[in-house]
Amino acid sequence: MADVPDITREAQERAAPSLMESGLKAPDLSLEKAKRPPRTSRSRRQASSSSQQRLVVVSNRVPVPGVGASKAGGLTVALEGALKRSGGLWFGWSGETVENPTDQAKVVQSGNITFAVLDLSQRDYDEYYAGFANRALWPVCHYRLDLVQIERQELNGYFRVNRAFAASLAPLLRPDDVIWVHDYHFIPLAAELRRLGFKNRMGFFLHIPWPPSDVASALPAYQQLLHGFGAYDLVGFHTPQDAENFQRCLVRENIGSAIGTGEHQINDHKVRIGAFPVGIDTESFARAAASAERNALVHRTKASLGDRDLIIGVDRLDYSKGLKQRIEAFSCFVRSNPDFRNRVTYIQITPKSRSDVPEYQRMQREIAEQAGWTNGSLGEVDWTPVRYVNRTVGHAALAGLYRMSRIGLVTPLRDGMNLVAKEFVAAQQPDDPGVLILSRFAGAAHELDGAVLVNPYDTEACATAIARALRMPLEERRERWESMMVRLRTNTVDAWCQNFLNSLGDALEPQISPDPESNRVPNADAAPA
Ligand SMILES: O=P(O)(O)OC[C@H]1O[C@H](O[C@H]2O[C@H](CO)[C@@H](O)[C@H](O)[C@H]2O)[C@H](O)[C@@H](O)[C@@H]1O
Ligand SMILES: O=c1ccn([C@@H]2O[C@H](COP(=O)(O)OP(=O)(O)O)[C@@H](O)[C@H]2O)c(=O)[nH]1
Repeated sequence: MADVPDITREAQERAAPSLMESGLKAPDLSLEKAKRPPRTSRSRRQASSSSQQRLVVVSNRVPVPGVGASKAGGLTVALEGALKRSGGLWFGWSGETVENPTDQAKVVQSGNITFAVLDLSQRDYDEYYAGFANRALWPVCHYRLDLVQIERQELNGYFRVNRAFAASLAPLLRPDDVIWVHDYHFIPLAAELRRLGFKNRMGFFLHIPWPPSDVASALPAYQQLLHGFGAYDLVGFHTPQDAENFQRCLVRENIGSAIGTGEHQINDHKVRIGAFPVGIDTESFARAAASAERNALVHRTKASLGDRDLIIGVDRLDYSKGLKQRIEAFSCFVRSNPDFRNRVTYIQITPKSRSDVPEYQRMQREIAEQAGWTNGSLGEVDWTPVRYVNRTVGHAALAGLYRMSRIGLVTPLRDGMNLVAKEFVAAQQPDDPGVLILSRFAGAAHELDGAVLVNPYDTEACATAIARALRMPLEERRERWESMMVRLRTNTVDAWCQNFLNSLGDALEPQISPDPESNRVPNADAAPA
């Protein structure tokens, strides 16, 4: 990332249109303002300059245009969809590690979005991203206590990076900005901003599951993290089950108590908690799929299949995605349904992910071996049953590949939402749709009731589901597809964004005391170095 200017407030104001100027409905703060209690002198000072709200999105992964290869991942796909409409500031990690990172964000303007990103030092990357975020928070939230690594240094690094990101974001913020923080990398960010005196509305959305308290309490600094949520005005999850698990954790740890209509009192602050299932840009995905026959990769793939049916899986190479169990289920299906030998091909598109994390490295080897072994034992000279590919495929080609598939195989062991499931459905041909086989442990299963729901741990049941899907009559396929499309057309990515921001707008005036010293998260000083 060379030659990008540092941000100035003036440039930022010129560049980023406000929420109000955009087509996306902003939280109705004007109405709320009339009901609010009188402001303190400090908050009046902060809120004086602008009556327009700008959306500020914070996430670890930021798809800065023109920088590096695009990383596959649902968070950036969803947020790109959301921010495209409203415009605003998108702040986070540049994706780069450098020797001496500066604390001033580098800025890239693209259309109505201002991207402001920070590099990480190798140590920060190791401790905060590859360490605490992806070796403690990720496995715990995906119910994998067997994979949790607890290192005090990584925990410290996590809080240190959060504090540093808050300090770098501070000079970019305007008094009336609506700040929307995303995902497990940045749970303590609002507490750090409050400590610096910011009174803006702040919402948090968790893209991954939140487990029941017996599992969640395996997190190091568990109580400290729960207190950190108390600095937000709204905390959102993909499913009611995740939101409920979280509320129970608060109550069980005596950190938050329900005060009615989805609000909890955490410390001296009222926090709204709710479920906001993320959606996709359904119509544009369907359009892309309809015109994808012209795509060269789609064209070549179709030709290479001959008259075989296609089963498709698309996942980052992550242990949460259930790839080992899925290949095993496919293998079981072929063995128990010999009439389908050489009549079906399973393509598994699996970009590598988090390759610096040991659990991911191990899995890369294991899955590659398993795919090779399956082909060796099941395949024929003229038939490769599993095509296992570690490449990122762009959305245009993916849409076409989904559309030509008889089955979308989406069988994570645990997943916050899983956008691939939704994309597969949106891409289908209305008069001859394929079948979605979906894990009951994906957030998407709460919405997509027309899928064939499976328990991904049950190999034989998954194999039976594959055979059933391949034999499913057209009428049943259509019925299932139509019921899912109704949902996908209503709950789009725009609707998700709007619902969250409206709810954040409705949340009560932040109850944080004007004295930053008294906004401390209990024990917050214990962790950061
Ligand atoms: O940024 P990475 O470490 O490369 O990982 C990619 C993203 O993975 C996770 O995505 C989640 O968000 C999706 C959209 O809400 C959801 O459908 C999926 O179930 C989640 O796993 C992670 O939460 C993101 O922060 C990462 O960027
Ligand atoms: O080769 C690939 C693999 C995945 N994706 C996209 O990455 C996202 C994955 O999101 P999902 O919610 O399914 O899972 P996550 O990776 O975020 O856990 C989806 O939009 C996929 O279309 C992609 O564009 N190319």
